[in-house]
Amino acid sequence: MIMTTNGVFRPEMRRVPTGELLKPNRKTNGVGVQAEDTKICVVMVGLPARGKSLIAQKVVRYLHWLSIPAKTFNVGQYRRTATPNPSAEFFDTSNPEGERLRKAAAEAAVNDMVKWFSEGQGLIAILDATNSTKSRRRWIQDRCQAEGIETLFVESKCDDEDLIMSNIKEVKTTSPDYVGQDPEAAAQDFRNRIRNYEKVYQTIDEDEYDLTYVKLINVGKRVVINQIQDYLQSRVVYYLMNLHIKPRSIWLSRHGESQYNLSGKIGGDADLSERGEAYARALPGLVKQSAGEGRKLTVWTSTLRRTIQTARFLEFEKLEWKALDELDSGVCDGLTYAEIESAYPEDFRQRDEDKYNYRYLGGESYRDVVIRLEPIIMELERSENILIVTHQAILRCIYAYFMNVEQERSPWMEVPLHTLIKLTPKAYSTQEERLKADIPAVSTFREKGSSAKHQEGDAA
Ligand SMILES: O=P(O)(O)OC[C@H]1O[C@@](CO)(OP(=O)(O)O)[C@@H](O)[C@@H]1O
Repeated sequence: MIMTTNGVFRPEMRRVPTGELLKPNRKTNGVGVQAEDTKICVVMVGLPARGKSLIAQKVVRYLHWLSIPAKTFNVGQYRRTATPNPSAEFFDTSNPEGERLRKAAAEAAVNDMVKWFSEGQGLIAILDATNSTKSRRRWIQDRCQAEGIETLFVESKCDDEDLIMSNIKEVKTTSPDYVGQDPEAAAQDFRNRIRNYEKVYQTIDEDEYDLTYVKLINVGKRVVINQIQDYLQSRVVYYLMNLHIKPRSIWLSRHGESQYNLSGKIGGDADLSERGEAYARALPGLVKQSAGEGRKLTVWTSTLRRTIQTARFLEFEKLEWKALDELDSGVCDGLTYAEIESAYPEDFRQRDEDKYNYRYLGGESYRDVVIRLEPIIMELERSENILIVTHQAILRCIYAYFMNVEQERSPWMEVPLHTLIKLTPKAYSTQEERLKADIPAVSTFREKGSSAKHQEGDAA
């Protein structure tokens, strides 16, 4: 099956009804995506400088965000431990000693991966290496099959010279193999290494029809999919189909201070306060300062009044998403934290104990929010410059995805009002800048373990 990434599976702009999320014990553990004994090895395939490590790292980050345990096994790291300073001949495929050492590194990585699975530590492993010959791929397939591990081969094929060159420059000259070396000499050495791999490289083709694979050609311009086996594999494939590497930024802002924020109430659909209104007026200027003159971007808001009012002076295309509405606090909607602590002391304590998993009576948990935000993340991956005006809990979850923040910490992150956050994805990390508007606002942040009853005054 051949698909282009255009127009395939547009995510729905609908919120998952709370009823569908409720479970009797009001706690969800794991996203329950697949039988627990599933083991998938995602096998990267491709010449050096085709973005394999970047793809691997993004897939792991995405899976972690969804609470799916995953880990990358990078064969290069095993090779570097055994051969820290490879000579120019090391990568010459006609050199049997180099070939033997490279195979030994692959074996060590696969052995560790098998051990990791057998200890029940994870669902998805990523084997990050060139795996550029049919015989190497067959060896991995047979080895995995013998261990009861499914394989999903992911080939990144790229003949766009500009993309390859920028990858060589940006990523590889910062590789541990080239620490302290002249960047020009390092790039030259790396190009020679690629030439050696090119001599033996075999793209995945029809005679490997029994393999489960996805071929990403020129970073998703064209995608070829073969023999996808199950739901989890198809989710990984769908994620891969949405990736692009065009330079772009994502801006995040909470709505301006609301009337509810002023009185310390949570949830609701209140209007902006006077200071919140001032932030809405200041936001176009802040965005111009951060994005530069004439940058085209799209604004996403929730369907709640406070985000729509905050975005209304921005002269960009706007889209309202139900999925960006604030975490549903159920029976606590419209109460202050102090009122919740008095009316539902046990719930208040439980939320502090495990804020990520705690589900409000008749409402949602942070874990529920992550599930309903998945289409947003997919759409963000497909898009270019986006400004999201949303809520405290939602912003924490989106931020956690880009910045790889672990679950225990993400619901406790401080995200102040009247602050514009700019995130710029780079090859191996996301760059962050914050711009604070000079407009005071209350703090809606409550520290773990602090009694809300003594905090009442702080909110106003
Ligand atoms: O998970 P916690 O830390 O309670 O933060 C979420 C809360 O933040 C608030 C403000 O306190 O969001 P919002 O930015 O939409 O006003 C509440 O409406 C919401 O329940």
